[in-house]
Formats: sequence, structure tokens, C-alpha cells
Amino acid sequence: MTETMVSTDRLTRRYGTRVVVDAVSLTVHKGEVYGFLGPNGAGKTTTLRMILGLVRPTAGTATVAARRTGALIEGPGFFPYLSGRDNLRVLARHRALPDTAADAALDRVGLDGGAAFRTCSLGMKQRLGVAAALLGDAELLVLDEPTNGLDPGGMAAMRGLLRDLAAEGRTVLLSSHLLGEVQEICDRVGVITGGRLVAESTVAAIRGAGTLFVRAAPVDVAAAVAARFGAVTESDGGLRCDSPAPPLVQALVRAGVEVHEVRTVERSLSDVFFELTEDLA
Ligand SMILES: Nc1ncnc2c1ncn2[C@@H]1O[C@H](COP(=O)(O)OP(=O)(O)OP(=O)(O)O)[C@@H](O)[C@H]1O
Repeated sequence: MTETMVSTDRLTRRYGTRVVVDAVSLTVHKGEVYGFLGPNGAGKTTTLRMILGLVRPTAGTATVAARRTGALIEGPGFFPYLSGRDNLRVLARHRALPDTAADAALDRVGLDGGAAFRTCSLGMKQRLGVAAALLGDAELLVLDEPTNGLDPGGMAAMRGLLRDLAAEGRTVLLSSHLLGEVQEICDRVGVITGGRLVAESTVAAIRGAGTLFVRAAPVDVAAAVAARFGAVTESDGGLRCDSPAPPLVQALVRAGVEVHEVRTVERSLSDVFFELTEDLA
């Protein structure tokens, strides 16, 4: 059975008359990487802050089942001249944790922590931020844009780290405006735009089963057969058909059509995202 780690029920935040987060109900399962996806200003950070108890909801509720939660929201305040290790030890001491907790968190993210914070690359700084969130062995990590500004190598490393943390049974809730990133890291995504959650599902389900691309001759006969199964449009010298492949192919062959090519065309998460957000524009 899937255990729920975070759930919100019609979570809402207004600033003045402006509704920044509008009745968002989302569910994050234990042990998954959940991507909270939306354009700038969509309300992601405000939602994460409400989940963490840093911002009070105007209405609705947020429930967190984790006993130990760590967060990286808009970068923790690291001291520039202290090393990564000393920075983490300072944070650990604030929370009455031993220095060994800082060392364990550094190990976990693969940093030696020797360099002064100000000399660290952005990738190292982000890893240090994740280490800070992990302090005290957090079982839920809430990370606001953890891959923001990273180069492709840094992103791949962060992706690997977050997947590994989930494989250990931790739950990761991250926000992002990078569709490709979310598509690769996350088990499930919630899409937010204009403060409203417009979709929540597995990445695969949100992208849909995809449509079929069929190249067949004669094309007009093929189109007539395919139209019995669903919508058909002509594209790239073939047909795009909304239909499962086996019955369509059988019917085409029975109708004497020569089938040259049949393949599934998956929509990327970005196509879906723009469709979802266009509807609301
Ligand atoms: N304290 C506040 N007072 C007034 N408006 C606010 C406050 N905090 C956030 N907002 C507004 O709420 C909207 C959503 O902000 P939020 O930071 O939650 O979005 P976001 O999706 O995280 O965007 P970004 O990726 O740019 O951080 C923005 O238009 C922002 O200006």
C-alpha cells in the first residue's frame, strides 16, 4: 500500500486580494520523488513554505507525516569564509546534533567539505544545501529548485543524488520550472499554474499513452479505416491516429492496406505542460 507522506487539502494563500495559491490538493507518497512543476510565479515556493509551516495558509490544510523533515528553500545562510564542513557543523550545533551528523551528511552527498563556501562551485553549494537538509537523517526532503542554475554535469549529479536518496526510502518533494529535469528525476508530478494545481499524476500518465504514427498506402483508405478508431490527422507523410496499435493494424491489413510503419509518438512533458497552461491563459 502507498503511504502518504505529504498531503494538502484545498491549501490556499492570499496576499491582499491576490490568490497566490488557490485550493491546491496534492499528495506525495512515501519514498517517491515528487516534482512540483510550474512557471515562475505559479505559487510553488509559497506552497512549499506552507507545507513546511513557514507561511500560514489563508484556508485549507497541509499535513506532513514525516517525523524528520529537511528543507532547502532559497538557499540556507552559509558563512562565506567557513568551509562546507564547518558550516554544516554550525547548523548541526544549532540543532543540538553532534559534529558527526554534519560529517555523515557531507559523506552522503559526496563532498569532502574542505573548501571555503565562497570558493565552491554552484553545484557544490547546492549539494551542501542538500546535505544541510539531510542533517539529522531527514526522511522527507523539501527542495525548492535544487537544480536551478546548474550546468548539465551538475544537474546529472544532483539527479543521481536525489534518486539515490529516494532509493534509500526517503521522500523527495522538489519544485522546478524545468520540464526535462522533472521528467527524468520524478516518479510523479504536480503541475501548478496561476496558483492552481492543473494536473497530478505519474510522468507517464500525464504524457498519455501517446498517439500512433502510421505510414501506409493507399493513404486515403488507411485514413478511412483509422477514422473508425479515433481522431486521424495527416502529418509528415503519414497519419497520426488516436488508437491502440493492434486492432488498427489488423483492420488496415484486412482492408488490403500496405502498412509500412507504425510507431508510438509520445508527447513530451513540455507539450503537455503547455497544453495545460494554455487552457488557463
Ligand atoms: N509575501 C508575499 N507578499 C506578496 N506577494 C507574494 C509574497 N510571496 C509571494 N508572493 C507572490 O506570489 C506569487 C507566487 O510566488 P511563489 O514564489 O510562490 O511562486 P513560484 O512558483 O515559486 O515562483 P518562482 O519560481 O519565481 O519562485 C508571485 O507573484 C509572488 O510575487
